[in-house]
Amino acid sequence: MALLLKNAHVIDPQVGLDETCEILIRDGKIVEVGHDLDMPKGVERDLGGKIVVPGLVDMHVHLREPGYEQKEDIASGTRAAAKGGFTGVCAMPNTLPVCDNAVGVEYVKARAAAVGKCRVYPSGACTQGLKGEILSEMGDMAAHGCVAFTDDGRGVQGAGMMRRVMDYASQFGKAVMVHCQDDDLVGAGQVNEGVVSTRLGMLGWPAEGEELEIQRDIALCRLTGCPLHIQHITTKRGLDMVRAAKAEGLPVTCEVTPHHLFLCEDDITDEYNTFLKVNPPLRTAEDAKALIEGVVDGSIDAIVTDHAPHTEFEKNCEFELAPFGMIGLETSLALMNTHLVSTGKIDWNRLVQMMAVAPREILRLEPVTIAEGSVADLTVIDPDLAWTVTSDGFASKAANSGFIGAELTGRATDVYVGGYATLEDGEIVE
Ligand SMILES: NC(=O)N[C@@H](CC(=O)O)C(=O)O
Ligand SMILES: [Zn+2]
Ligand SMILES: [Zn+2]
Repeated sequence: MALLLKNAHVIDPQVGLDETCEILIRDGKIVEVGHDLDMPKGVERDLGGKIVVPGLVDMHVHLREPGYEQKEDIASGTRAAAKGGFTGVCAMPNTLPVCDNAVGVEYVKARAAAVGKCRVYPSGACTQGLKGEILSEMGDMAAHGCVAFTDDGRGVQGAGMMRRVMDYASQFGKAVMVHCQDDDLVGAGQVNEGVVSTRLGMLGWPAEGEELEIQRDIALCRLTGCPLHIQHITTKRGLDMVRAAKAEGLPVTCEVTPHHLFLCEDDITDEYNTFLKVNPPLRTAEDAKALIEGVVDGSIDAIVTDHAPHTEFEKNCEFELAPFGMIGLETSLALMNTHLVSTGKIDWNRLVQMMAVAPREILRLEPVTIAEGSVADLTVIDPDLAWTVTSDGFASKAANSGFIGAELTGRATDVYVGGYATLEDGEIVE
């Protein structure tokens, strides 16, 4: 059946599109983009006042299935993704069991096909059980469709092991995505090491614990030629290292989360809000400002949420006992619009580049463009819709957001995956 999207402002920097026009979709693909299009039979949608962009992809999401379904599962996590405007997410492998072989990859694919509300691109672990000791079955996982490799949740401690991971990954044309954390230096650190950790009386997680691994992995990228993607970068110095690597021509990219852009260590007060306990930790206000500059100047490639759901009982405890992580799928787009687009710091083209184009490039996915022949994965945004983040408003099973109470502007209203609506007028299509 055909579908005609009308009257929306269509934005796609890949094809230089930034105007009001119509999009005709048939059999899951875009068949025509233009004005006064002819559609003999089908459904028309009037999207006046809305923006249509290539479907957003969040390349860093913890769906928790298999093994931690009390926190989230593939059904609930992809519902949250649809609500947030995403047509696809890259699932992290720190499940139970860890996704470190082809069976794990096939399980995620099968569950996503059965119950998913968006596309799910599985990533595979670099090392068995994320232990950093023995390589995982990387070739087998690549053959079964894992899109990249990562031990996210942990840093790969040994440089020799990391070198082997990168040697292998590059043979399969996949990127290695790294959670940079030197365990010996970070120890049991809870929050950024500095004035705030001292004031709150908590063990510090020093910036150097992240920066040392960023520097090491850039050196290993130079040695192996393997594409390297730095996950959830948090510091100004770390970002400068990425800038220098890019200037040298190395295949290095990086991502940042909205919570590291719009929150900082000063937000952790004597209320000890465990929703603000994330890994890597919220850094200084100066770091957050530098990261925003990186978003503006193009040094940061992708916006990701690192959606890390946890149950109420796991977070409702002493700060030191709570697990690291906050959810993000349902607030990311609105936070980016509220703080950066509507304030004029970036435009929609830049946002689309970071939330739709770059993630597909880094994961080596087929590009989605608003042009004839492309798969019809599209996100429709109401840029003016004002709403407040509330703990009972999430499609996710979890509510551990650091932004509860925030007043935001902009939200996805409709999402199309392969031409089918997964979100319509803000409601998930059942
Ligand atoms: N980011 C977090 O604070 N937690 C993540 C792990 C991770 O992304 O490192 C999780 O799995 O809960
Ligand atoms: Zn991580
Ligand atoms: Zn993560």
